[in-house]
Amino acid sequence: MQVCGVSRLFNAVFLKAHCSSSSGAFGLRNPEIMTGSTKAQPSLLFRQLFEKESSTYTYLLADTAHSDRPAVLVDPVDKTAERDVALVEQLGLKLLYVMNTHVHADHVTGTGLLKKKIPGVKSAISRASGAKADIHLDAGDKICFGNLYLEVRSTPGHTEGCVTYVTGEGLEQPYPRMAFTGDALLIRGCGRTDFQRGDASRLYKSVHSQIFTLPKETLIYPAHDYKGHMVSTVGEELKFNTRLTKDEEEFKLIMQNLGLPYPKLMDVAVPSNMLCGFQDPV
Ligand SMILES: N[C@@H](CCC(=O)N[C@@H](CSS)C(=O)NCC(=O)O)C(=O)O
Repeated sequence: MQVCGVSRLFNAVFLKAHCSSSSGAFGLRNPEIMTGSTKAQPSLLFRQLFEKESSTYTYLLADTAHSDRPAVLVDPVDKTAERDVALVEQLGLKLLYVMNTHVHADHVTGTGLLKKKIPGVKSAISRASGAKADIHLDAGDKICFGNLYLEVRSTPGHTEGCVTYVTGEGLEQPYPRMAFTGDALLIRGCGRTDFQRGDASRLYKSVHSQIFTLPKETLIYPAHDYKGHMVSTVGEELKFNTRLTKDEEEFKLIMQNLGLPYPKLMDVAVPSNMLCGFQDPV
């Protein structure tokens, strides 16, 4: 399924865009077309946001080259939904989709609150998650916002329905590509596999086939970090991930012996997140 049409061609001014690090935005793949003197808006607006109680990252992406400034939000948390709504308003964005990488067990999604506060916003989650949502996604689907898009990659193993969202491929898409890995791949680690139909062998295969095959410079943005990391790359994780650099048998042993307590909010979060935006906010 293609959730909306994929990109039209950019105009000549935009093709001369160059990177602007201060805005946190990314430029274009081909350096030859980044050398023009014309200053133009880089297309992608990107914000990494943090919720400290569950150490969750939420990501806001928008196409500012498009007149509507369409945006998507990945993995919002209920506790920070007000902040996210305010940011969307302040930046003059039109939020189209609230995308969840999976049914989280440690926090309640902000999807319900966002749908209430911003009419017209649609919730999205994988079909394999079994959760309720406006849009059910399958591997290979593209979610478009303006001329930019996210591609859906199926990365089960932490939960049955985990997906990774990867920014598009092509000259008009952000470079390097960015992968929003949810809990499948964390920086130097990975999501646990001891509940919600978790499966270490599946997770190992998912990460190796769907994430580690992306170009080495691809940026990794996880749903959580507990040590203060914010971003990594495929190349870095291929070298330094403490679990996924092992062979599959050793990986399975590591995962069997993590000894982590269950998330404190699990009994509230899982049933609530299975409704993914259709629950009455608590
Ligand atoms: N202490 C937290 C939960 C911490 C936790 O279990 N995190 C999960 C992701 S959220 S389900 C995980 O997979 N961690 C992997 C790891 O190696 O830490 C709480 O009580 O909420």
